[in-house]
Amino acid sequence: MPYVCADYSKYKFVNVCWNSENGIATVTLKRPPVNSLTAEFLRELSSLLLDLEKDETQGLIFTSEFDEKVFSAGLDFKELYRPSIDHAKEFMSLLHSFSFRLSCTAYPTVAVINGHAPAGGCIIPLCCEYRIGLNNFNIGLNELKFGILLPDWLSSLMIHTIGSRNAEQAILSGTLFSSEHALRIGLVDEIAPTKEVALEKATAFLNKAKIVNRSLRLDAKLHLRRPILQEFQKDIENELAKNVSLLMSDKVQQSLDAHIKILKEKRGN
Ligand SMILES: CCCCC/C=C\CCC/C=C/CC(=O)SCCNC(=O)CCNC(=O)[C@H](O)C(C)(C)COP(=O)(O)OP(=O)(O)OC[C@H]1O[C@@H](n2cnc3c(N)ncnc32)[C@H](O)[C@@H]1OP(=O)(O)O
Repeated sequence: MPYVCADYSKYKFVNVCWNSENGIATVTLKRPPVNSLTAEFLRELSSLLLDLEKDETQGLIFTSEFDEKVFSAGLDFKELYRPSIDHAKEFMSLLHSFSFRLSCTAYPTVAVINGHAPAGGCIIPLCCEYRIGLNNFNIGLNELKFGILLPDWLSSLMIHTIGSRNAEQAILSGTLFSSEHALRIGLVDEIAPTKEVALEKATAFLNKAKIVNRSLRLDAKLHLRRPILQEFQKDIENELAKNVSLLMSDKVQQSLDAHIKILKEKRGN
């Protein structure tokens, strides 16, 4: 039976609950207020995946501390507004490497989406093998509405999950789907009434994976995900440079500025 070596208490933005009986790690995202992705958060998440790999984790469940509110609000608007060029490069590289690593873990992965998951907030669920949603949340890749062209690896994850036709319509219209609609198009695999039920369903999915030989399962996973993994590995330097220049462009910066103002007004700040 696997046992824990890593010190998971060192992590600031996640709580790791490691079940030594079944080797399943439940990782609760807890970066207040909305689990938006910053460079520091992504660095932590990447390091966590390595620790879980070393501890021979048998399965990983992601969920959010901010139950029935937000799973993740996506990339952190505030950090990406007028960043230095070095920070923009570092951020894009961290986003790419974390998403790649999560897409090809040796252990099975599930996202319990217990709140909204717009834009970059949809990345963790899409990289996972299975998605369980709660009711009353929105999920989708609505980046085009921000003037952001999706990186090929992200479109590819969406295509892998919901098929080309649905992905084309979803991405081109920048749709955020309700949980019921997400279930209909396969963006989530199941809906659960509560987080507890969702976690039980997630454990059931991970237990099913155990009946398959681990290394054979990994070979099959990498084979089935080859089109996505190829997109991640294709011309990385050029792709990252493209994303950095998109982020630094006036159009995207103005869009971030506008969204920060909208959020401020909403709070009456
Ligand atoms: C920009 C990249 C260019 C290059 C791209 C290349 C590759 C990347 C591909 C992937 C790209 C992804 C783009 C994104 O992810 S951009 C982010 C998109 N996210 C959103 O539009 C969500 C915005 N937020 C909301 O809609 C809501 O906040 C909510 C998540 C539904 C939660 O609503 P609610 O519970 O009512 O909370 P508030 O709205 O009051 O917010 C509380 C608090 O949180 C702050 N906040 C919200 N979202 C973000 C965010 N994304 N980044 C940073 N901070 C955020 C909000 O300002 C409030 O803060 P204060 O308490 O300080 O007022």
